[in-house]
Amino acid sequence: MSPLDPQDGAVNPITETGRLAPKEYDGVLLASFGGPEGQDDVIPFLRNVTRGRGIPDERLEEVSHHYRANGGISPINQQNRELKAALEAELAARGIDLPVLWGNRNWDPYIPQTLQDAYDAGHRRLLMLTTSAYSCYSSCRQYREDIGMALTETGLDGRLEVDKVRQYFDHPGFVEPFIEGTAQGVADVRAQLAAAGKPDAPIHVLFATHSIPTRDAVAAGRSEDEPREFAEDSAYVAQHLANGAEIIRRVEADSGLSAAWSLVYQSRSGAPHVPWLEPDINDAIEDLAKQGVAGVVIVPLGFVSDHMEVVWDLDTEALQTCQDLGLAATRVPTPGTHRRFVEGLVELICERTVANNVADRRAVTGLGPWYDVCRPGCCENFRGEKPTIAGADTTVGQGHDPYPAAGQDAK
Ligand SMILES: CC1=C(CCC(=O)O)c2cc3nc(cc4[nH]c(cc5[nH]c(cc1n2)c(C)c5CCC(=O)O)c(CCC(=O)O)c4C)C(CCC(=O)O)=C3C
Ligand SMILES: [Fe+2]
Repeated sequence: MSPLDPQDGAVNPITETGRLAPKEYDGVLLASFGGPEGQDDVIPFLRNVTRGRGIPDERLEEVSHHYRANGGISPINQQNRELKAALEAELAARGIDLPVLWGNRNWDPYIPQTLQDAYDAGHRRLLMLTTSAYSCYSSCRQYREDIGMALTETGLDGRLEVDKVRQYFDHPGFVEPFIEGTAQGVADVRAQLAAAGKPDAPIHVLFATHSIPTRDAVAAGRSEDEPREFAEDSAYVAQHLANGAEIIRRVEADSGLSAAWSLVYQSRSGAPHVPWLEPDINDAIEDLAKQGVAGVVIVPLGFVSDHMEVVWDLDTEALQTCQDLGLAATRVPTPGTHRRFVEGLVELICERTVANNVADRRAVTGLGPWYDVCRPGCCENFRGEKPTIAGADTTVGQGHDPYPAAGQDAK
């Protein structure tokens, strides 16, 4: 009996490969972070992001400067509208009849409203795709909680089923745009140095991602029932390191250009005594300059689109650090609506659907393909348990059955 046979409801459909049997969905939910769209939105948005932590508005005003400087507008919502349109076009081109609905954690359209509207329009089983590729609390479990809480709060638990696409950090659709961008970035920095009369000066590729508390880094992607060992004791770090190594390998193989590289972190927040992942990108750039590196290629490996964390923390701050130190530099694009990325997301949807099913779960690193269903303890929330979907420790949304029978009708 094949665990992938949708009729095979008697067998736990999760294999050792972490695959869940395909199901019939009636919509795709594009879930994202959300961002403000005007000066009046900034503080209400930041209150949403920091909800439950009692941070006074005066403190929120201090962290709002990058939004304020951009007219109170985050680029992320427009980027998600464009991604939604690109997904709809790619689904239509393949003859796949799945509408794409959009909901955010922190701004309108909010996830609970999107789920209520979906239910009212007749949807009963959605497949969620998030704008976060790696394993960590904010990119994995927090989305599972967003849905868990929304189903509870709307009373739709047991009436609307929502599953989640696997973390896709090492899907070729996510990685290939970075390979292309890194190759161009290396060539660009080499050209800048050649024009400055330093054609052979050393350059360095900095893969940048969001810093997170080290406690969250250790819990990221954890599997209590089948513990795995990861580089730096963290699936979050290991996933980025594996991608970085693969990107460099491909750039060298394709172009013959070679470069030293490292993984660095950005956008740290929170109390100074709490340890977060290091080094900060700006400290790393200073160290590289001291070591005689003449140019850096900044690759925003942790991010899906050129949102505020990219355009502010990298383009405004890190590129300024490079300029202050006299380093040649460039920042590589994020996948955004790159054709390969959009195709890859549709392929990830097709891994999970009966119609147009894709059996091959592609992954370019040895760490993946990641689990369709999070293992117990994955990306633990140290701030207190909340209802979740799409995990072996699921508490709502799938009839309280952690391993829903394949082909089961939730209607
Ligand atoms: C891992 C990760 C990603 C990448 C994965 C993913 O993409 O999901 C990410 C993305 C994003 N983070 C974003 C914005 C913010 N993140 C904050 C705060 C935090 N992020 C954290 C982690 C992450 N964050 C953490 C551990 C905190 C502190 C604790 C907390 O607050 O949970 C704060 C609060 C203020 C501050 O502390 O600076 C803001 C405003 C935006 C929107 C950008 C825009 O508007 O264009 C996006 C895409
Ligand atoms: Fe997780």
